[in-house]
Amino acid sequence: MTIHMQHQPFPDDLTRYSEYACLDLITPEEMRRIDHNAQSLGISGLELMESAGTALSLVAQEYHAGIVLILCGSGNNGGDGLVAARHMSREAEVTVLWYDSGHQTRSTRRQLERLSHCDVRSIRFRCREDLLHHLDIFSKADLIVDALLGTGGAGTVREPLKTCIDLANQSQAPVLCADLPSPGIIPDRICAFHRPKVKDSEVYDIGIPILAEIGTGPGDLLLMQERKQNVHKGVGGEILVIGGGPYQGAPWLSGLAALRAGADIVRIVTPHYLPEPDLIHIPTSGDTITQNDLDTIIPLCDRSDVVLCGPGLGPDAHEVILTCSEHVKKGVFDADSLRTPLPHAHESLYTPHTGEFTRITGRDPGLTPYDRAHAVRNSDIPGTVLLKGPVDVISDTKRIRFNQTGTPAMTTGGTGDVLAGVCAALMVHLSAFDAACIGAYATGCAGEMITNTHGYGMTARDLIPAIPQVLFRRTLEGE
Ligand SMILES: NC(=O)C1=CN([C@@H]2O[C@H](COP(=O)(O)OP(=O)(O)OC[C@H]3O[C@@H](n4cnc5c(N)ncnc54)[C@H](O)[C@@H]3O)[C@@H](O)[C@H]2O)[C@@H](O)CC1
Ligand SMILES: Nc1ncnc2c1ncn2[C@@H]1O[C@H](COP(=O)(O)OP(=O)(O)O)[C@@H](O)[C@H]1O
Ligand SMILES: [K+]
Repeated sequence: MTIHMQHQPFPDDLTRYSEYACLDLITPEEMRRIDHNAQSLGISGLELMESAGTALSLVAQEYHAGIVLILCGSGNNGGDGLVAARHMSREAEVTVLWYDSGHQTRSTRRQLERLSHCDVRSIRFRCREDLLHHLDIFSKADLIVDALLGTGGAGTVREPLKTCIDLANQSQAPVLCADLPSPGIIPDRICAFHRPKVKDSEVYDIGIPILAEIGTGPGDLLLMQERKQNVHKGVGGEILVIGGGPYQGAPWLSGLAALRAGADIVRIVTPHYLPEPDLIHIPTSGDTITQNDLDTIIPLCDRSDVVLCGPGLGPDAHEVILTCSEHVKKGVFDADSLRTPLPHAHESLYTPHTGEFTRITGRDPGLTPYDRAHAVRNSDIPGTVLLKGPVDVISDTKRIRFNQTGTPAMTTGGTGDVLAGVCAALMVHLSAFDAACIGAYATGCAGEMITNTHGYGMTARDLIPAIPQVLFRRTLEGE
C-alpha cells in the first residue's frame, strides 16, 4: 500500500496537545486510521510491529513461565506474536504455532523469516487436524500468548482458529492477549497497543506520534467506503445547494466540488443561471432568495441527502435558511448562513472562517491551533464545527482534529465554497465529523497540488478537478 508521506512540522508546541488525544476505547477503524497516519509520518509498519511485539514480550516475561506457547494468526496480530517469540527465546522454551492461511501479511511473513534464525520451535498449522497433532503443547504450556486475531478480526471465528481458541481455553495456562482478545478466548491479561480496544486492557505505547491521532492524514481516507458493483443511480447521494444572490459563482463552485467529491445529483437553488451541464439549476422567483421560494425549496430539502446552505447567499435570506433547516436531515452551513440564530439540521456541520466564528459566537478564536481548538470546544455550537485557517480545527462535542494541509495561496476567494461542497458530498455516507476531517484534508491536498503548478495564480475553480485525484486515486492505489 503506497503511503503518502507528510512533511510540514506542526506550527505549535505539541507537548500542550495531549489533552486533545482520545483516551477511552477506540474502534478498529480508528486504530487503522492512526496506524496509517503514523506510517505517513515516517514510522514503518514493521517498526510499529517491533514495538508492539517488544511490549508483548515484556508483559509475557512477568509470568516467569518456563514453557511458552505463542498462537499466531496470519495477519499483523500474528506478527506481534512472532516478534515476541524472537524476544523471549532466551528467557523460556518458546513454541510458535502459526496459521498458514496462504495470505499472510507482508510484515508477518517477514517476522516468520526472522524467526527461522532463532532457537524457537515453529510449527505451522493449516487446518483443524494439524492442531489435533499438537494437543500436548497446549497441555504442557505455562503461558499461552493469543496473537491470533486483532483489530482485523471480523464476524464469527472461522476454523481452524476456532479450534485453536477452544484448545487454549481448555488448557490450564493463563492466556495473554495481543492487542485484544481473539473472539471467544478467555483472557488472563490484555496487552493493548497505543489505545485500548476493549475494557480491562493494559495499554502500552508503541511510539505512535500524537499527530497521527489528533491530525488528519492519508489514514483518514480509509474511512471512505468502496462502492459495491451492483450499486444503483443516486448511491453517491443527492445534494441541494441553497445560495447565490449577491454573489453568482459561489453556489456553482460548491455544486461542482460536491460532484467531484462523489455526489451523484447536485441541484442548485440560486437566482442566477450559469451554464453548467453537470448541475441542475432550480431558478428562484426574484434575484435574491426570499420566502416566496419556500414552496420550491422545502420539497427539495426533504428529498436531498445533504443540503448545503450559504455560498454567496448574502445577509438578507437568513429567515429563509432558518425555515428550510427544519426540513434538513444533514446540513452544511457555510458563509452567510453562519449568523445567529444559527440554523440547525438533524445533523449539522458549520464551516466558519475566523470572522464568521467571531460573528456567531461573539469570541475571537485566537491565532494558535491550541487556542482555536479551545474556542471551538467551549463554543455552544450544536453540531460539528470546522474552523478554517492555516491549520483547520475540526470538533464535534467530543473529538478534536487538526488539518495542516493547504497553502496560503488558498486565501483566494471561493476556496471555502469548494471545501463546503466537498464536505456536503462526503456527509452523504460519513458523519459530519469524519466528512469535515476528510473534506479539509482533501481540499488542502488539492490546494497543494494546484499551488505546485499555479502558485498564487490559483483560482478556486482550479481546485475542483484535483479533488477526486486526492479522494479516489490514493484509495485505488491502496488496494
Ligand atoms: N501497522 C499496523 O497495522 C500494526 C498492527 N498491529 C497489530 O496488527 C493487528 C491488526 O492486524 P490485521 O489488520 O492484519 O488483522 P488481524 O491480524 O487482526 O487479523 C486479520 C487476519 O485474520 C483473518 N480473519 C479476520 N476475521 C476472521 C475470522 N472471523 N475468523 C478467522 N479469521 C479471520 C483475516 O483473513 C486476516 O488474515 C492489530 O490488532 C495489532 O495487533 C501492531 O503490530 C501495530 C502495527
Ligand atoms: N494560510 C493558509 N494556509 C493554508 N490553508 C489556508 C490558509 N488560509 C486559508 N486556508 C484554507 O483555504 C480555505 C479558505 O476558506 P475561506 O476562508 O472560507 O475562504 P473563502 O471564504 O474566501 O472561500 C480553507 O479551506 C482554509 O483551510
Ligand atoms: K489477539
